Amino acid sequence: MYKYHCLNPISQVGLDQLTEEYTPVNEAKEADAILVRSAVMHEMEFSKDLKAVARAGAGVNNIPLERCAEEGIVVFNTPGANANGVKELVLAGMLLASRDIIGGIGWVQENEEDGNIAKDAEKAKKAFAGCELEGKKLGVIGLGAIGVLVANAATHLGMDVYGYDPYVSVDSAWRLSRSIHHAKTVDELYSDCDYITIHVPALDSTKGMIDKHAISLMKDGVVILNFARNILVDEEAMVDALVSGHVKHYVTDFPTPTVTGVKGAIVIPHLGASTEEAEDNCAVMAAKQLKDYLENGNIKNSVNYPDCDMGIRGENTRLLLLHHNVPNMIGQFTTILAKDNMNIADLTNKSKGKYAYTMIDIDSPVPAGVVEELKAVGEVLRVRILA
Ligand SMILES: NC(=O)c1ccc[n+]([C@@H]2O[C@H](COP(=O)([O-])OP(=O)(O)OC[C@H]3O[C@@H](n4cnc5c(N)ncnc54)[C@H](O)[C@@H]3O)[C@@H](O)[C@H]2O)c1
Ligand SMILES: O=C(O)[C@H](O)COP(=O)(O)O
Repeated sequence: MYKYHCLNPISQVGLDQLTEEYTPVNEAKEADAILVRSAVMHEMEFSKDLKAVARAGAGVNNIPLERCAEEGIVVFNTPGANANGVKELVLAGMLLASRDIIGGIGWVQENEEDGNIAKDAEKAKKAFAGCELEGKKLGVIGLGAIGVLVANAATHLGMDVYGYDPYVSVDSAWRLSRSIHHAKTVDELYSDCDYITIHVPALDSTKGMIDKHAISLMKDGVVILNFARNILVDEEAMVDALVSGHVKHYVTDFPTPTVTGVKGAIVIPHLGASTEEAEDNCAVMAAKQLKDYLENGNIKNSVNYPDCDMGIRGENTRLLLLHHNVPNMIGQFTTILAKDNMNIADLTNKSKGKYAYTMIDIDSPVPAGVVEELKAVGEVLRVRILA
């Protein structure tokens, strides 16, 4: 029986994947697995029982990835599962920034008692007029799950689209419409585009990338959209640029005291992934990944350990070793197993950065003493046994 705890509400169709072998618990410290959306986990202490964290979503900057890895806790996310929801809101953001739809609707609400509203609207409407998206240049920074969908959709609106992503994956490159121009430098994209949308993860290398200098390279009247994370943007510089009019609109999915209420800022309460479909997709993917790891030891879509798959565990005993990615680990494991006359039926080892994962199927029971010996090997962070 596995115990799980949800730090945020998780869609029921996802939780329905966790069938009779699983029970929800009220305390994270009792859980084998945690499901989470945006709850911040940096200050949390993790119990020895915690084996995995599944982020039902894309961004993992709310989770202490390295500390989890050091404690042998595998962290998963759900790549692409909410990308369409975000894409649709980005398109809405571009439209909201192009005509003053929000101001216009506000005017109608303020004048709802006016018996002459139809006639008065015809006089008032010029204050809310704007421009079309067709023919405008859109720059997309980050061509991953969301960036590709936004870029492709914008071509269907008649926009001239430029994409920038020095680390673009082969998969994304295949999915990208051929009509999208390749911006070789981000500065080129800054100086040429009317709308700029950012879809990169929050990392040390991307923090504050839209800063005073980047904004200074942009056209007068540019619209900047941020549905990725607030820390990608230097908000003080953004406010200055909004006040001066250099930036016409900053459309952001991340309310902060700095930008909220500033003229030209269109601030949305983090609704990018808040659609039924995205919530269901993320929850189902997160739950399935957790289940496969807990029951079979397979890792798919982890952000701190390598992907590794030995299929469904059959009759064999499966040993799972989470360890640092250093030489001679497999040699030490197989020596311990050979000494105790254990026969290895299958073995896989994969690494990701500083961390590695070894799965070993043994065609007999594994005595507790052997497990203790494996745990005592230097650089081993956790040993699990599935029997
Ligand atoms: N508003 C929301 O509700 C919402 C929903 C989902 C994701 N997000 C945010 O959006 C981010 C992107 O999501 P995704 O699903 O597209 O992720 P993804 O991992 O599929 O794509 C990210 C892309 O950014 C690229 N990249 C990394 N560093 C870069 C840099 N310096 N310059 C240019 N490109 C760079 C990567 O190569 C990758 O292609 C997430 O990390 C998350 O923070 C927000
Ligand atoms: O990174 C993400 O997936 C989004 O920011 C969605 O976050 P949420 O699940 O809290 O809506």
